[in-house]
Amino acid sequence: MGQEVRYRVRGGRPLNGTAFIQGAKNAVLPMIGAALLASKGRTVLRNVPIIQDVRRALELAEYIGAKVEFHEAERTIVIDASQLNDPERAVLPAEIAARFRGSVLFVPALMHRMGHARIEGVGGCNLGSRNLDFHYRGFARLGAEVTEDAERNHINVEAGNLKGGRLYLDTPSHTGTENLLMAAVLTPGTTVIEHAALEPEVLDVIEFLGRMGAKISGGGTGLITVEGVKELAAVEHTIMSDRIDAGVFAMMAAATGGDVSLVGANLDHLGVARWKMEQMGVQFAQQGAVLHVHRDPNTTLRPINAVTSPYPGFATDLQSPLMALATLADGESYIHEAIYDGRFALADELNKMGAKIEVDGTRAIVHGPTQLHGAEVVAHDLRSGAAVVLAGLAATGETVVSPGYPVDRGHSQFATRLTALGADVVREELD
Ligand SMILES: CC(=O)N[C@H]1[C@@H](OP(=O)(O)OP(=O)(O)OC[C@H]2O[C@@H](n3ccc(=O)[nH]c3=O)[C@H](O)[C@@H]2O)O[C@H](CO)[C@@H](O)[C@@H]1O
Ligand SMILES: C=C(OP(=O)(O)O)C(=O)O
Repeated sequence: MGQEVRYRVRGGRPLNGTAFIQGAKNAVLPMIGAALLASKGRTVLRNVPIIQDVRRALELAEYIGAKVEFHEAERTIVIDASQLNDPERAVLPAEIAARFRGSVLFVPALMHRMGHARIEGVGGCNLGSRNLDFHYRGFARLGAEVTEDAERNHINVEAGNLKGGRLYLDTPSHTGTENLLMAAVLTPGTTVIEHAALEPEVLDVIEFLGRMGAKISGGGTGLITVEGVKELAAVEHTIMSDRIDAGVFAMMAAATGGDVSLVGANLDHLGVARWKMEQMGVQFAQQGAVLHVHRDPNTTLRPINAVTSPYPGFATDLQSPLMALATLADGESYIHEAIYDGRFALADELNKMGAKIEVDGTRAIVHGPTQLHGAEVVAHDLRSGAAVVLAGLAATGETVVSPGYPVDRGHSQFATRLTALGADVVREELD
């Protein structure tokens, strides 16, 4: 499991200065899966975030037979997937795969390169029910045989004779779209994916696959068409910047009355979250590749209503930091989490810090403004971890966030980047 980690935050300092926004977690994970589709050459991925999910994905890639190098100082991964030919290794073992959600994105490579896949576990944030039925049903519609070994809790996928088909997603699933795309690109014939996801990371993955030689049209329209090709080439790609990381840093600047320049952040990628933050009193100015974020420390934040929905709606991954930010706003904020039913464990943690949040199922009312105070709080998942760090920055006294692993899953060098902005945040590894 590795070393136990916690974050120690002493609040009261405004964030000021320049921060570098990391490469997107939710783009690099599918791209590592896609790199395994190339049977020749070496894939080079640049602007890779140094996060635990990437480390787990590389361990999984090595497990199934790829050669990988992570040049952390250069933020570059090199993947040679030419030797994926041992069918015995066509397994996603629980000890690695159950530690991150992106493990499910390895199934298309296993299907195409080894003919079958055994899934012994898929992880990710603990956010309530998170099904994978669209993925499995989609593989089956392309001709794969998907069976469940209920006793062992394993899923087996036999590729058999794959053939293009018409696929429909009940909701525009992010990884569902990416996974079905990756399954379709090497499947003979035409595949159509209806009600496909529109997230910028999905478009970045389409660009990457296109560079590899895949024939994909309609990305960003909700109706994607794929013409299967015989093989894909290993190529070089620079990963887009992480809009959730950017949103978290913007909200942290807002919480502390700060003034920051976020290098690599793209305001357009924030979708509705941009407008919500502006309504609260946050000022944005995009200058080329730098996003400037300012919140006047002499004003109080205004309360907000937010309902999470797929892109360009309010991103569920920004809902947790928004809840923390809303505790500082003058009045009642209303938040409806419409994607996950288990994301409000955060409310109890913020209430330990003095917040007044009432939860009713997937709806919450935040009564602000509160002067938060430091406390020992739990990071139930990646974004609730970031949210309690945000609350700690605005609180009096010291906040101790544990476990730190969920934060390390998705935010690269978090304490270092916050310290560079003037915050007092320490990442501690316990013996
Ligand atoms: C690695 C990655 O990219 N993770 C992101 C991805 O997760 P992920 O791709 O897992 O999220 P989805 O878009 O698939 O899930 C959205 C909703 O659809 C449901 N669903 C999904 C698939 C399925 O087969 N059946 C089903 O019912 C889920 O339970 C959930 O309620 O998008 C989420 C929503 O923007 C983000 O919070 C995650 O950060
Ligand atoms: C829910 C998240 O990630 P994952 O899908 O990898 O669990 C997240 O990034 O907030």
